[in-house]
Amino acid sequence: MATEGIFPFSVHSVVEDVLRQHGTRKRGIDLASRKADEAALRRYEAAGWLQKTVGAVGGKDLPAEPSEEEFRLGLRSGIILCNALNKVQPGAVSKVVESPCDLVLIPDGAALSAFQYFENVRNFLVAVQEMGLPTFEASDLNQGGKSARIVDCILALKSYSDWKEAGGNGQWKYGGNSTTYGKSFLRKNSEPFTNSFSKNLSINDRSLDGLSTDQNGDPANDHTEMNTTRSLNMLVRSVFSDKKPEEVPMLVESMLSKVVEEFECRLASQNELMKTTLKDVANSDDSRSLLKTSSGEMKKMKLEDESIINMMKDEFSDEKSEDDKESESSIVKQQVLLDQKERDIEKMKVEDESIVNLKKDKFSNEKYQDDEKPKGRLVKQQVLLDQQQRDIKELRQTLETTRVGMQVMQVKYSEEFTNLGKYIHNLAHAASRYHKVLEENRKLYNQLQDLKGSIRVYCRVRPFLPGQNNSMSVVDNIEEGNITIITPSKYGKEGRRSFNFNKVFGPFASQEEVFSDTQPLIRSVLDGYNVCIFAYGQTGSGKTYTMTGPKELTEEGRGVNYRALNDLFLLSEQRKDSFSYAISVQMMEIYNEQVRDLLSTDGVNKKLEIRKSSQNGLSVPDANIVPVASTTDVIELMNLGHRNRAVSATALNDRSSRSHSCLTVHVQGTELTSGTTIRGCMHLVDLAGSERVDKAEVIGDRLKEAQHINKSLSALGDVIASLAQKNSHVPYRNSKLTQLLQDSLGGQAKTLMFVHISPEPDAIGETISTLKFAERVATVELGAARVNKDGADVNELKQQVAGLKAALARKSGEPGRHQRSMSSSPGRQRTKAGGSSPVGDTSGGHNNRRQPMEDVGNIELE
Ligand SMILES: Nc1ncnc2c1ncn2[C@@H]1O[C@H](COP(=O)(O)OP(=O)(O)OP(=O)(O)O)[C@@H](O)[C@H]1O
Repeated sequence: MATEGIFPFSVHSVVEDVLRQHGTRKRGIDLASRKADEAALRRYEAAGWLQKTVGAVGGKDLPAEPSEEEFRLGLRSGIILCNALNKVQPGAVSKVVESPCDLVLIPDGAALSAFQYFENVRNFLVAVQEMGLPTFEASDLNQGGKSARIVDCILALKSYSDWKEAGGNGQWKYGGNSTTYGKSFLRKNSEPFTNSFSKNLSINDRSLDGLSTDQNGDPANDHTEMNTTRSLNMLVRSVFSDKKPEEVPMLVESMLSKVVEEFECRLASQNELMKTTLKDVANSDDSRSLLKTSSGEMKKMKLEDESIINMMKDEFSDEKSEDDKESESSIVKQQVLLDQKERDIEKMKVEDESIVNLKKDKFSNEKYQDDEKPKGRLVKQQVLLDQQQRDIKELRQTLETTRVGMQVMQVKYSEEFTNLGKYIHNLAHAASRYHKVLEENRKLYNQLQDLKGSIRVYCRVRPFLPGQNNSMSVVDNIEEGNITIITPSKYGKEGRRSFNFNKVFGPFASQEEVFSDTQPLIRSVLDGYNVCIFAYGQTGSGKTYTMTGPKELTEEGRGVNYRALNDLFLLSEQRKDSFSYAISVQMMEIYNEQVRDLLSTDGVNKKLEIRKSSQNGLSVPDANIVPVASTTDVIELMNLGHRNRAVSATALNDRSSRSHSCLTVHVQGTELTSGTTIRGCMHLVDLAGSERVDKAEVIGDRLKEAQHINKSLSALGDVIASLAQKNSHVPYRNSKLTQLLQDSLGGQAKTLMFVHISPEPDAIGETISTLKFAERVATVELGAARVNKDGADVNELKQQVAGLKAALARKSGEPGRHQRSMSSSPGRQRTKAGGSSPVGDTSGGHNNRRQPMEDVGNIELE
């Protein structure tokens, strides 16, 4: 412990102060001259001894009688001193630095020398001090230093050397020349210049410094004390160094008395300061409480520590005994037990906590009761609590019931969902089947119509043309075979009128769509049926569009004519393994009640006659009939026909609207295995516009054209009406048109009429009359169509008939009169049909479609 903390002074400082004061006073004594002489003598003695000891070489830097400055300079390197000391006490300085080479890490010469001197001098001083000889300060070797102390040190060393040389026995008299000083310091033992001296001195000093010394004997403090003692020792020596021996006792007495006096004074003031400080501390409440708390805490901690130590001791002893007695399994058991104990403790803790909480609740209840004083309140609360618990129980039961109910419902719902899914699936399936059934129904209906021989009627609505105001259409609704037209009041009470047909195509129906419904009818030509498709409607309603296509013909826009022939080619190709088909076409027009050949290549537009085709199937035998094998052939022929029609149009202006055009396709098929031939004929007729003459308000040629058109169409209407009413007489001969179509309308043909209407409101009159006419046509029953088939038996009969006819002719003497020449059948080469076929009698009487002769159809007579 540092003494300065409690005592602001030390014995050392007291002695030091006294000595300094003493030094100041002694400066007043005038001993200067004597001192200088004595000092010089002593210096010479020291220098001489050094030279003698270290030798001439070693002491070359030191004159025999040096001045103070020379003396210091000579010894400054410390080399002479160290060497002299090593002579006296070998090994006292272990290493003497003789030259700068011994120090390699210092480049600067001055610094090197200084360091070198310092090392030597320091080592010398340490050694001398350890020997108990008087020392000096290293700074004494510098300029202005005290050479006297250096001289004292050397002479002491000399004295010791002398004593040692004398055998080292008995008393050693310090002070060099005994005659000079006459006072000796005696050592008690034989080795007076060992560490024991400094040790004794230190002990003495320590006893002197009793109050300030660390009682704990701290080595660090010992070291401090040793330094302090040494410096004090040196101070004392320096004070006494230049004193005569007889002066020393007096000085010591004086100095000690001063030291004691000073010490007592400082001790008294220090005690006073301590008292005051302690008093202040004792008066402070905070300090008192702090002290109390601290002491209490300390005690507590102490007790805790003690208990921990005891526990550890116990544990250790227990474990030790267990280790000795029990095996590892017992340790495991102990661990289990310990765990169990811990759990028990934890349980107890929880129980305690709950008990505490209960107590708290009880306390609060009691407090509440004490506060409120209604004793029955607690009972009420208990009742309420019981009720709530019952409610909770009920709720739980209800919840459980609901949960079970929900589960049952979920099962039910999932079942119902499954059933619903199945039901919807069935419904969807039924819906799809419904559409299929509808389609089948329609087909069946059409088949029924075919069996009845009814004329099929398809209605097609033309879309608004580019530039037309399409905001208002007369067509209200279209649904399968039904079309509803918005009519002005004069046409119907309701303002709407519906018409039923076999099929109705809306304005956006495509050419392909239209044809697909026509295809089965067309295909029946290859099976030997006669087919007639004619387009009816007012001008501009789309007849040509349906039958041929738009003016700018594209593949998609191709009409029924092209598609029909194409389909026949396709089908004949498919049947080529069993049938051989020959397809040829005629193209005619009926203009102003004249039949013209549109495939004429000679430019002669001669009038053609229409004959009843009961024998060779050709209604207009004089018209060019051209075999075709591909669509390209058909297109070429159609173009030719259009060109011929256009030539006429140049003169008559817009001829197409004022003539009926007819493309007749002849098909003859031979069954490869049986040789049976079948023959079919198809008329594809694009009628002239059906508008009325009065509306057209035309005159001249136009009037004539219109009149002829009206006549032919009226004739068509009459025939239709007659057929519809199943009259015995059908007026086919009233027009070229009805004559041409006689086989189709009154024979065993399958007939289809495309009735076209325009959507414009200003055409409503024509639209209504067109639809009425079409409705009438739809009611016509032609009877079941028949196949034009030439079987082997039929051929036989034909031959019999021919033979009978020939025999009849011979009998009557007019041979060949009734013989029918066989007209050339359609061939691969363009031919002119023979003109020998008479036009059948269509004036009446023979119009019964079921005439036996007609039943044989187009049987060729040999
Ligand atoms: N379904 C349709 N889709 C698109 N355009 C059509 C349709 N029907 C007719 N047209 C167009 O209407 C116009 C008249 O048609 P189209 O010439 O076929 O009538 P039309 O009844 O033959 O007349 P006309 O009696 O004078 O010969 C043409 O420009 C034609 O392209």
